[in-house]
Amino acid sequence: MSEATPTLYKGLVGVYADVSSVSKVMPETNSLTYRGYAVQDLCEESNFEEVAYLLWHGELPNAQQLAAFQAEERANRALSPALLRVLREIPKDAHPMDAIRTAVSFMGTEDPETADVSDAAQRRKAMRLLAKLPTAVAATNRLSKGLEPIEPDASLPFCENFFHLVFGKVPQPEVIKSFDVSMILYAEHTFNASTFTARTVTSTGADIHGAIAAGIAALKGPLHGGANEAVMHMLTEIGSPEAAEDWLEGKFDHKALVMGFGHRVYKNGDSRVPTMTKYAEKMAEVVGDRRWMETSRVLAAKMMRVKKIHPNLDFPAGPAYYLMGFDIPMFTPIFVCSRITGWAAHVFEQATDNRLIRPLSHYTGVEQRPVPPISAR
Ligand SMILES: CC(=O)SCCNC(=O)CCNC(=O)[C@H](O)C(C)(C)COP(=O)(O)OP(=O)(O)OC[C@H]1O[C@@H](n2cnc3c(N)ncnc32)[C@H](O)[C@@H]1OP(=O)(O)O
Ligand SMILES: O=C([O-])CC(=O)C(=O)O
Repeated sequence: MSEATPTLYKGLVGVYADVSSVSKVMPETNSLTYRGYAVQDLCEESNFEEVAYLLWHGELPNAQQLAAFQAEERANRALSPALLRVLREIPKDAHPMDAIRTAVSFMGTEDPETADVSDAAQRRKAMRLLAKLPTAVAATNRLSKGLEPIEPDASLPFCENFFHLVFGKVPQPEVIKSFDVSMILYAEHTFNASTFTARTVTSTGADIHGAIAAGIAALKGPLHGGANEAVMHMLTEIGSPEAAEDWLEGKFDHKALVMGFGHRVYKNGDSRVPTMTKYAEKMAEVVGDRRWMETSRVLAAKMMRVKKIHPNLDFPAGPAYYLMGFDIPMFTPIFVCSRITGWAAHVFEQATDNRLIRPLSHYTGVEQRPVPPISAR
């Protein structure tokens, strides 16, 4: 006798799984706050390092607190020789997200406080991850192209150091500002799939390296963070604004997903898109190439007209990173370098008021039956 089907929440749509004081998504007004501050205000008035501090401590830092935070981050950027050897062994054609996930697992084995899941130790480990992830992402990218990794430069702020690690030079301030804005916008977004994954791992009492490695695994998927790469592959495949409408018609004919559009929570527009689009436009001006933003504009207009579906943050972030000169497989790893801040804030919060995350499933398989002997199978 099969049981009646209980109310199911497939994809956990509309389910409140816990309380959180880290950020708030307000789909009714297309807005987002981090610890009470509107994200677009943080983009204009603050920077990624301040936002990282805000997410982890609940308040924006004063000058002294910021200096101490920056000093700790800058002191922890170097990778161990053993980790560099691991990165050299990873096949050159492996996806960088797999390399970064591996790097985080390895960092866990090396970390002096791996097994200590006290709040203070978890926070120190989060800082080491924040500091080392850009070094690992840049090293992975350079090694995949047969180039030697570059040593971090402790005299440079977080975003400038990232460009130094990837390209060996720091670009003009407009480029740094656009990158910094993308890092703020990508930092945190309530119970998205990767953050919920990190919280689930934390709920078992496991350490932060495990939670972050799992978060990276979840972020890689094209329905989540992987979409920023997919957007740029789509734009390069389309090639020009003139080709965009026909290309999209073809997708509609096949009922295919169009990457960078749609969102589980925002149904009337992603709060972060206007700000990211503004800074992607600035990148198009700096580089003097309007092709990708024009193609994006045609796609977004037709998606709205025909499907009534809005773009999400990955839509403008993809071309912005391309115009900054990053290789497409680096886009989601860059997202990791930002989202480590939100993931860690949720790890701290989950551990502080923990209950094991363990939902139920409604069984629809075969009824209970005897195990036949192997001769009878
Ligand atoms: C930073 C981030 O992670 S943002 C998200 C990045 N992901 C992407 O850009 C991938 C493309 N988008 C998608 O796959 C989806 O919109 C998701 C996964 C983000 C959200 O999924 P859901 O909340 O389950 O989608 P939702 O219920 O709103 O879908 C409603 C309808 O719109 C369609 N739809 C949603 N997004 C898209 C899209 N990008 N292209 C075409 N159709 C779409 C769905 O297929 C569905 O159609 P149906 O009713 O005929 O079945
Ligand atoms: O909230 C989500 O589901 C996905 C998203 O936009 C994010 O993680 O930034």
